[in-house]
Amino acid sequence: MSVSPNRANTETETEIAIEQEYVCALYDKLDTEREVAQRRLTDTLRQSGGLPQARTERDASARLHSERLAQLGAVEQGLCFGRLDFLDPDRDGPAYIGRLGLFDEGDDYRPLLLDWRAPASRPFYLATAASPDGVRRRRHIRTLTRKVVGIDDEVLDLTEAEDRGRSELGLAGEAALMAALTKRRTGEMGDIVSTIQAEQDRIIRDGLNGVLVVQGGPGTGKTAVALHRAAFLLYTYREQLDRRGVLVIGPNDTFLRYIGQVLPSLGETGVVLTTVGGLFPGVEPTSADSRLAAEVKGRITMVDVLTQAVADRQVLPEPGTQVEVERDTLDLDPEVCARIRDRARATRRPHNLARPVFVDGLLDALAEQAALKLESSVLDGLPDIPVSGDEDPDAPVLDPGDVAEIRAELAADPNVRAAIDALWPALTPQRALADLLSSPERLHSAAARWLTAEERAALVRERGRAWTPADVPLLDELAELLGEDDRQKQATRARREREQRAYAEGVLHIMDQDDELADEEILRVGDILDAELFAERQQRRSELTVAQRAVRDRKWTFGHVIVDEAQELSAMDWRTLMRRCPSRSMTLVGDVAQTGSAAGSTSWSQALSPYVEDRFRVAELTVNYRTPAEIMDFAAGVLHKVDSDAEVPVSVRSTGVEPWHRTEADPAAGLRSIVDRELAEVDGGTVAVLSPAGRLGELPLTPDERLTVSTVERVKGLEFDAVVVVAPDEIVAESPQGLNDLYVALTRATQRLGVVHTGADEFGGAG
Ligand SMILES: Nc1ncnc2c1ncn2[C@@H]1O[C@H](COP(=O)(O)OP(=O)(O)OP(=O)(O)O)[C@@H](O)[C@H]1O
Repeated sequence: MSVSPNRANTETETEIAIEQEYVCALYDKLDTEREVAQRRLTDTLRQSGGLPQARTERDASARLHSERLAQLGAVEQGLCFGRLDFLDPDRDGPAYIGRLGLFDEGDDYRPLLLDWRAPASRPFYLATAASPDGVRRRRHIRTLTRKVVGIDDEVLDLTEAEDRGRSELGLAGEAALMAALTKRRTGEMGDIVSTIQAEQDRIIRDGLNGVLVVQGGPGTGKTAVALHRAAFLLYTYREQLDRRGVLVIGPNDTFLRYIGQVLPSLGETGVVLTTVGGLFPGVEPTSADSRLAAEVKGRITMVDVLTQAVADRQVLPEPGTQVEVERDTLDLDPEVCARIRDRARATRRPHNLARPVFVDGLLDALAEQAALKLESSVLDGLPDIPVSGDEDPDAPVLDPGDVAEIRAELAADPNVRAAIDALWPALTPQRALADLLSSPERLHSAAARWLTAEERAALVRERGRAWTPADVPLLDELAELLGEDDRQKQATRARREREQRAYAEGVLHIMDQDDELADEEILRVGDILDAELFAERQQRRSELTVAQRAVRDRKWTFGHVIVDEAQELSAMDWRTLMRRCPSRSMTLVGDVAQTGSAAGSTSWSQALSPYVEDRFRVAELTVNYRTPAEIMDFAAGVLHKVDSDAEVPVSVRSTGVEPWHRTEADPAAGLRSIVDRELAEVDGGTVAVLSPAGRLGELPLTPDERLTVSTVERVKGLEFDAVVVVAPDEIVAESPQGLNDLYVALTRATQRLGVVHTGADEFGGAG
């Protein structure tokens, strides 16, 4: 049956009007929720004074209300985006799907809007004509501000689907999806909550436990899926994850800025978003390593190198070494020191925690030596006096009290302390690494067994130079090898706790006195809250969110860790991350065909087996939502050079625009006009010029909001409407992973791709 266009328009307008009415009611409800949250927050903030416990509880509830307000604010755009109508005629009406759940308290909490993460929303993403799951019709509702501007319906009827023919990719909500995919890019990633596809939905909602690896080619939505999974897990396992938090790791800061708005737009603000380089509190890596240095620092043998470097700091004195103390000169006997060092090492404690054993042993030995010397000098100075019958002629002249006094004096002696520091210094990870990397001799001693002279030379750096991202896993490893002798800190903390307990006891005493005046039957404060608990509550750092506490604490362990571009992590990066997640509840997304870092992985098993053996599950994404078919066909040539068996993800759309090529002996020539043309073609969208590092400085271009000029490394994970790749042969030649880099470069475009060759290259005939 055909419907005349006029009639169809009127029907659509009528449907839009119906949805508008419902959407208005939802926004009214949202406004009411906001008012309630705002009022609660204001009331909480207005209360002042009170006992510390009340203050703590007030802080916590203020945080709760502010978080709720932020969440309600985040869902303003696109609050409601879907509707399901069901086959079952007995069901009460349709279900609306949106960014958060809204309920009618006056009607037994009937859902007005289902959170997209709720189990009841699943058919919106999964139902197909072949498997409708009780759904008759899926409707996408498009809104601009609070206005409904369009609807796209799919009737899940097999015959209709076959008529449409298209869906061998099994796409849900194709019209809405295409509208989303052809939008101009803004330089910031958006959420995909209204058009998540079935293969993505299964990954997003996979269970919390164990390691899930998501492998997928470029543009298959790995990043989008990873972020939506974080939001889903926080919604579904709130209790577990609220306490420990979720960590999301990206490859660099540019990427973190690119994805930074996705989770807040989904109402989630409590996630720690950082790079591996950002995981060591107090260290901000601002320098960069050479390719060789980064690769070497990422090798697992660095564990042996660092272990040896720490052992090298436990030094034996040269024969004949002496230490001058106030009234004497004492020998530092290498053999005695070796015995004491062995004893300290035998504790198998980290360096700084074994140090007190060494210090004690050395002080004992020195005190004994000093006592013996003193004794003999005393005896030498005395005339031979005959001993009386009840005296032991061999009894020591000095009693244990005297020896203890000598020992205490030695412990305070600056020369003795300097000698101890030379033999077994207290070390921070920063000092140990700076000492190692700035000294070819130390590097030789620690690493000659594992690294060549060239590799060691690549590691040498000036003292005082800024840290690099690859230093951070080394600092983390050193922190474990060194340990922290925090006796001082613990003593301060214990003193503070004692003071707080004393204060709490005082408060309870005063409150009890008040209570005695009141009714005897009423539970007294002391009956329900003892001083210890009271003091502990006072201490809880309620003003900090989990995310804030987690970033300050190197030993924080997260409830779930998500890694994007996981193929880039080095073996040392993996060690650092695994320490943050002993539960091994992780989602790792990446594409081993896109590995650019020389230290990165070419196989998931190889990267993960030291930690979980083969106990990880792999999910694959196969559809490319970013790159049009014309560009993907061209990029496939490069992919097959990386791996002839690799599957090329299928593009969901084609644009009819083939990639263009041009050959210029000097690729910088004419680039400005090329870029101007591309900027005009994408009409307000974004353009990237990707070049080998060596040519970047020559390009006559000034980046701005719409134009990015970069090496491939810096645009990993990003996308642009048009991409111009300069000198592809040089990109390939620049590193052993050059073909992977070129593949990454060619797959960044959402609309247009151009390649400027330098001569007769054709980068090995790709395309
Ligand atoms: N279901 C979807 N609905 C709408 N847009 C989508 C969907 N899935 C992915 N996209 C879009 O496709 C583009 C590519 O997604 P994303 O960056 O997550 O892919 P990726 O697999 O991480 O790519 P790469 O490996 O190249 O970094 C993004 O613009 C994303 O918003």
